[in-house]
Amino acid sequence: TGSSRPQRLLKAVQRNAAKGDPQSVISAIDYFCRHSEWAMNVGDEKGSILDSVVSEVSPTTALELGTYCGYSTVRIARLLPPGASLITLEFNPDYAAVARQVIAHSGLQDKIHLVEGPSGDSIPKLKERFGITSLDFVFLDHWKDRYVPDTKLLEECGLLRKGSVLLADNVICPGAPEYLDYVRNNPRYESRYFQSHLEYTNVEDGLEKSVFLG
Ligand SMILES: O=C(NC/C=C/[C@H]1O[C@@H](n2cnc3c(NCCO)ncnc32)[C@H](O)[C@@H]1O)c1cc(-c2ccc(F)cc2)cc(O)c1O
Ligand SMILES: [Mg+2]
Repeated sequence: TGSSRPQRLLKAVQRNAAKGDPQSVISAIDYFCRHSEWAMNVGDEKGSILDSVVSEVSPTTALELGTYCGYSTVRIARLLPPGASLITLEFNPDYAAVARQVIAHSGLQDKIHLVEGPSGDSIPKLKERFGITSLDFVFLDHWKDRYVPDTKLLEECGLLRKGSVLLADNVICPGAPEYLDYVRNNPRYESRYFQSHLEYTNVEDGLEKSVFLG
């Protein structure tokens, strides 16, 4: 049988990006998605907003929900301060396998822990497994109907502290209405919407940044 889109995306990275150069991996994926096959990476326009929030937070410990091919994983990890790390959760083994190779090509593997399995199982184990007390930054980009339950789980597991920043992709397209309702009408969060466009298109989409107030 033929290759999958993630496998073709990986080939494009291996052909066109310089090994050990995260920016060239990002550019190779964006080029592939604009000129060959659209894929659900956060992309370059929303990616610039992601970059600015990560740079502002400068997290010691960051979490990503939904690795997919590792595009935003590389975007985040390339901006982490020395000694900081990114934990990324992915439950599809085929996507995880592609992501590991994309991450390896970028040279950022020492800053990234890719955990295979559903977030509902992995989140409760993060503290003991990685010796962390709390998360400074969380990027939500997995199934949109899981944003609320997983945010509640992060709270229940004591993984959020005063000032923890959540950044959610796709709050307009495909949309995460329950999540917007949850963070915007909850006194424990201070939320702000960053308007942008769906990756590689001119369809409206955006990111919601929510600071946990403790
Ligand atoms: O659907 C979108 N993203 C989903 C991401 C899923 C990835 O995350 C993984 N994943 C999912 N749930 C979990 C989980 N836990 C939950 C289950 O236990 N635990 C661990 N990993 C999980 C999947 O295996 C994938 O790797 C999307 C769509 C469009 C889109 C817009 C317009 C269109 F026309 C078409 C598409 C644009 C976007 O930017 C998008 O992010
Ligand atoms: Mg997305």
